Amino acid sequence: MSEPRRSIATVCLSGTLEDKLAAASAAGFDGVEIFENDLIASAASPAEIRAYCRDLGLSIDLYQPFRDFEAVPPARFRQNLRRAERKFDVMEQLGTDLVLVCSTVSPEAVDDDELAAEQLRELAERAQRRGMRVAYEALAWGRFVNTYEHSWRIVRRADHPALGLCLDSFHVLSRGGDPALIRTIPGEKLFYLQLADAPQLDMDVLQWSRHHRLFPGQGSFDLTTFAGNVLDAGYSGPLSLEVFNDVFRQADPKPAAVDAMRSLRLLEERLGLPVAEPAPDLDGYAFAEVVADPGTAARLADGLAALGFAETGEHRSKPVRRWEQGGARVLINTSGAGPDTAEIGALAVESADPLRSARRAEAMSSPILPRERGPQEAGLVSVAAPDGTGVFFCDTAADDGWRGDFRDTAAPAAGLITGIDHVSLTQPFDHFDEAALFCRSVLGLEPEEVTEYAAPFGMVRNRGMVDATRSVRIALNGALVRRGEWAPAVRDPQHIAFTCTDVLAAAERLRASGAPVLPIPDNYYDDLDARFDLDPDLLGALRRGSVLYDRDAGGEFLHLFTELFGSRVFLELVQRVGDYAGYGVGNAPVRMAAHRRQRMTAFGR
Ligand SMILES: O=C(O)c1ccc(O)c(O)c1
Ligand SMILES: [Mg+2]
Repeated sequence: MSEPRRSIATVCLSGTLEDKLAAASAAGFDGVEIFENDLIASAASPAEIRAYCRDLGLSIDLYQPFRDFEAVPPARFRQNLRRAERKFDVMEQLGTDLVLVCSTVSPEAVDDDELAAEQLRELAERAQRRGMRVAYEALAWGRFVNTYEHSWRIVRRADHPALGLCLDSFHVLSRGGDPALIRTIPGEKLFYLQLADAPQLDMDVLQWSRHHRLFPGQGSFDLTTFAGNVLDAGYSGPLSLEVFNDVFRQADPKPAAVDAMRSLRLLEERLGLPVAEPAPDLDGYAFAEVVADPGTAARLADGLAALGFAETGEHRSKPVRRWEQGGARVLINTSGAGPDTAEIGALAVESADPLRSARRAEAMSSPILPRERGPQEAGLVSVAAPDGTGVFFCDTAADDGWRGDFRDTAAPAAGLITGIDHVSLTQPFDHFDEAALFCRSVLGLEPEEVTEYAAPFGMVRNRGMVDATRSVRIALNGALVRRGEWAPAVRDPQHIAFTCTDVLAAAERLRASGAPVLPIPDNYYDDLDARFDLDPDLLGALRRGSVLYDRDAGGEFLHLFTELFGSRVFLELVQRVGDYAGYGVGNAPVRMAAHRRQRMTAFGR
């Protein structure tokens, strides 16, 4: 199949109708569903909107919604027909021929399929006279019609060429509906397809729909199977996004529309449509880069040295130094950071084919970043994650790899640290889903379970993103709501976690060398003892070394943290025993409180 048309409902985006249309066009959408409220609030006439859309290269694929039309007493029916004719007038000026009618929630309506079919037939007849069509959609909370099977029975009964179905993944999947029967509906009766994902929530379906819908790939619905059935049935209209979401309603519409486009492309890929080259296999981290002011950089360098890293190289043209131990590489970049600042400026993954990774990123709406490059330097390609972190695609072993950008100053050290286990990034609360979608679509990572926990300064959500072989893990963290302005000390923490073959031994050495290990309070160890009944020697060693502990079905996890370098960056050593799959998030509140104590002490408060 060729590329489908891609549309987006104006309700997905923030702003005035004009803002929304401009954003949809800039992100590359072919068409829009115009929501009535957006049009009503606009000062532009429908004809002007039509011209504006044409200039933007957007078709108007659907006008919506028309509510509470069918299965009503005669007097109300006459009024509804009059109302419909007025909307057809608007559609004529807009130049669109498809109106969405959602199943009634009116208390005046009656439970009578025959009447519903008859009245919809009359509506379709009037639409047809004006060259228009009607798409009937079963809302999950419709008074009598709340499944697509039921809406299809009514449409079949009405039997009019200008009456068909609008299928909306949310309404079907939120009710646990079986999308397989969609295949039995003739394709020409499928007038429109709306796509929305959602997190699995146990709540009233209307509230769920109006506040928590997500773009495909951001939630937990199986949209691939759903949309696959619709395409298999012979549907040939646009793939259209219809997402009601409190966060997107107030987000900058330009990046939100790009995010939306990315979600559609990922879905198309899952549907087997030709969108982008598959994500090349990844094989661990090439490096992580910390950008810091010189003072913070010096303290970070001391910290790395205490952990057994050696400074092994100096960049040929930039103020960047390379630190290494085993396969763990950290670049410290001292350009451009303000005082008391360190942040993870970039992470670099080993790609089986960096150029293919770059082409995929571009196909997934993540443009390659422009880059200044010295004469002897490698052609490194990078893209920006939604939070601005650079992501480089590398082949370290290649003759012309990135290592050549550095003058080697010393040999790499060997020690207990062997590589980078994961990088943890904190997202602003309203960019969490966007970040996860970026990792999924651009890097080909798969999401792990979402964990939510109560931390000292608010609820925090954690979700790991991993490649198939778990060689690249990115831990995404974020507050569930906008962070309280009062919350002191540590803002949006980020960290690099190193794989360590023996965290307890490392802790001993660090203690002896006076390294900036984050002290963990006794209360934590008393609780560990209560929870896990650990061997007293092990518990003692954990307590002495400020090493934290966790356990899951697969194995055990030992980890320790450094103090902060600057306002937000710290390091972690982790040891996975057996098949432990997590990140020790249960220990995160203890770590956060400890980091806060460190910062308050440092500032003499
Ligand atoms: O929430 C609603 O009312 C509403 C309206 C139109 C739709 O297409 C829909 O899925 C929901
Ligand atoms: Mg809908």
